[in-house]
Amino acid sequence: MLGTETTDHATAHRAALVTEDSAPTAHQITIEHTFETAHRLPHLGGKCTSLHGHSWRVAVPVIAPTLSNDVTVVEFGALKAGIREWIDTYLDHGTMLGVHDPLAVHLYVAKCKVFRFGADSCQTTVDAELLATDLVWPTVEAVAVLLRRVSQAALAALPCAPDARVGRVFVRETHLNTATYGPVDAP
Ligand SMILES: Nc1nc2c(c(=O)[nH]1)N=C([C@H](O)[C@H](O)COP(=O)(O)OP(=O)(O)OP(=O)(O)O)CN2
Repeated sequence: MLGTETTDHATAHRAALVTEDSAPTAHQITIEHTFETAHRLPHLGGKCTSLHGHSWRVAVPVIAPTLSNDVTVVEFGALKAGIREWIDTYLDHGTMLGVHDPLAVHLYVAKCKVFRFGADSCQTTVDAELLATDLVWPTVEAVAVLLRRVSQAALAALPCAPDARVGRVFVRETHLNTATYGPVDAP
């Protein structure tokens, strides 16, 4: 009978919806933050040589195959607090420079906040800068790598779902220029 077939079809459809996919699945949550920071990239030449500022935006996804006992990947507020504190302390309303940029000394004298990329451990290096030792200039790509490291450290300090990891971190420098950095298998 037509009515019975329709009912059977609907039941099968509902069952398929609640059955686990055969493809691997995962949970993903994302937090975002913005910061106002200047940089310059003299090695690229042209207008990038001039000190200029951007309203940067970062999006940090965290992926986990299963949820924690409190049915979260990680608590949003705690994750945001950790990442925001680092960004607001070291980057917001500051300037990102390459370690050999002669501009740095003038900014220090003027009591400006400076974060140097490419700084290795020496007396003038602050611990936070060691996260960017291998990143010689503050390109958007380098900022994405740095902020993924910051996010990994923030996540590691929090209770979270088993095997939770930071996915591809997204950084926006301008409305037209963005970069992502993270595992190739992450969306
Ligand atoms: N791969 C990268 N290329 C460039 C970077 C970078 O970080 N990674 N950075 C710059 C400059 O910092 C600059 O701020 C952006 O340059 P550009 O897009 O050329 O300049 P505009 O925003 O003014 O672009 P319009 O589209 O003309 O408005 C350069 N390259």
